[in-house]
Amino acid sequence: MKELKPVYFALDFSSGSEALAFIQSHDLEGVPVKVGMELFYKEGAPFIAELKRQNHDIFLDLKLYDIPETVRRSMRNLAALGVDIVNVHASGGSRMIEAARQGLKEGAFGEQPLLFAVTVLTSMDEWTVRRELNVEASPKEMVSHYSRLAKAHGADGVVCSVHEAAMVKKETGLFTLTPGIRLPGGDTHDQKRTSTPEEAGIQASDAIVTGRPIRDSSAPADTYQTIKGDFLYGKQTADS
Ligand SMILES: O=C(O)c1cc(=O)[nH]c(=O)n1[C@@H]1O[C@H](COP(=O)(O)O)[C@@H](O)[C@H]1O
Repeated sequence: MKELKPVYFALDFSSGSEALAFIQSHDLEGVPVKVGMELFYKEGAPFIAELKRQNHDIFLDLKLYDIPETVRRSMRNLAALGVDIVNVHASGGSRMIEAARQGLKEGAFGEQPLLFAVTVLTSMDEWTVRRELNVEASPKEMVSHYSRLAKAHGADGVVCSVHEAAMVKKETGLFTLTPGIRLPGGDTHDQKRTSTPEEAGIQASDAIVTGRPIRDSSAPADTYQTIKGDFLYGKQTADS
């Protein structure tokens, strides 16, 4: 099984050359990275190959959500890229999650990528869920429900906020990957269910994803190391 790394740096840049130049000029060579829709839609598979050549672990975050057959066939292609993690929206349902798993099996040359199910986006709060989406459950109840669904249908882990990570771990034992990470007092931007890296470690998060706090920092390498250090310290505190 592929291994999960503690911190994934979200490469939310407008081009591959900008992302690679940033990595090189800020001593971030080889750090685990997350490639999202913005970069993948522009640069595609060659950019993934270049990151692999530069020894980055890669979380390819395309959050698939479609009918099962389309997801199966798409996952077959993503698995062939040799990335380490891929994801789908848990709200696509049981057949879609199973189809994603099947596609990964069919497409992977060696080990399959880990399959994560996105539960409730960290940019959503209770108001968004209840009022805009007209869902009766709270975000926490939705995460609990989606995590059980993900577990029952073959996902390796879930993407959720730090606020739900300990619950998910207890209820399902799945890997938890938590975005919405901010250093104390940091700008939260469009994120709603945020947390510090230390709290993520304390709350049974297995890995964190962070982008703008590093990308927009005046000292990105130092910020990356601080976030990673705080996260690992939180984990240690929880274990002791
Ligand atoms: O799947 C994700 O990675 C994801 C899920 C989620 O619920 N919230 C979330 O922010 N993300 C991603 O995590 C990254 C967070 O970026 P920052 O808010 O800049 O740290 C972005 O690239 C998002 O696409």
